[in-house]
Amino acid sequence: MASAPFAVSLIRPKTSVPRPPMVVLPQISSSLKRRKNGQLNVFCDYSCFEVKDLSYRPPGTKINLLNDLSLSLREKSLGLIFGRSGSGKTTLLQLIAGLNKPTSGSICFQRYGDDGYPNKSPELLQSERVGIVFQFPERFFVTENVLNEVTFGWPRQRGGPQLKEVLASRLEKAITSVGLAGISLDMDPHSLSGGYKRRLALAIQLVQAPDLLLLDEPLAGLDWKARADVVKLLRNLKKELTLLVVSHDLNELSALVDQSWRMEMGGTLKSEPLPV
Ligand SMILES: Nc1ncnc2c1ncn2[C@@H]1O[C@H](COP(=O)(O)OP(=O)(O)OP(=O)(O)O)[C@@H](O)[C@H]1O
Repeated sequence: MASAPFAVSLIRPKTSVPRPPMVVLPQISSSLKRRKNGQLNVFCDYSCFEVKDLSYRPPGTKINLLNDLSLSLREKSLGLIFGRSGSGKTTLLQLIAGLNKPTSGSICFQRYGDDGYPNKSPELLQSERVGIVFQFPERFFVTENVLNEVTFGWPRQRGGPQLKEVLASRLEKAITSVGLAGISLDMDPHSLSGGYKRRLALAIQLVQAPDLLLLDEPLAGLDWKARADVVKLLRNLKKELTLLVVSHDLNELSALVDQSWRMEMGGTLKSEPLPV
């Protein structure tokens, strides 16, 4: 048995008492408008993740790695940044994840009304709302079993039953959504196949319930089967959250991409269709 936090006993569903289906109310407001032919259309507010005029110069250096770049990505869509090695793609992801501070510019969520205009002040992005899966994430696994890896950093003693239930339900959802429900949580993460290691890396982030997930080269180093599995997984994740991906694997990801940008040497970004 894993030397695990409290959540382990809660993650299996209690099947004996049938529960009514949970109703999840969308965090959006909608309005009805009548078209000329008399049909009613539903228009909804929506939210975009936005980077505005962002520049970054590492402390103690004289050259900007990123220069005045901006992007806007609608919620529940997938944006892909491509470009030459060393152009600054990973640096940008690290800033968005809150691992470094931009020299200038802002990173926020902006809500828009059905007329396409902002209808609220932008909300600065809190790092708790962002997950990041680094390139070769399996190199950062630090514990001896899958359960501990996913719940690493969770409160071990404090927290009442309510918090425990929330965490347990997040754990179950994360494990299930990446297709790890069939494996033992006692397994050593390092013994998993390449594709399953990537699934675990995704689950580690999903368990924090982020709104935005950043992925740096999610297909790198995987065989064709694992790559296809990860692409399928990303397709499903896009239904639930916003994904910003940095990758050189443009062909395999192209079917999923809603928006793309080329990062130029010198750290500038321009909106551009994928060259595939
Ligand atoms: N703290 C720092 N100080 C100085 N230079 C840095 C610092 N961090 C990164 N760099 C440089 O910034 C450039 C951009 O690096 P980055 O890893 O963001 O590029 P990338 O586009 O992600 O490349 P790749 O596709 O190879 O992963 C590189 O030349 C890197 O050496």
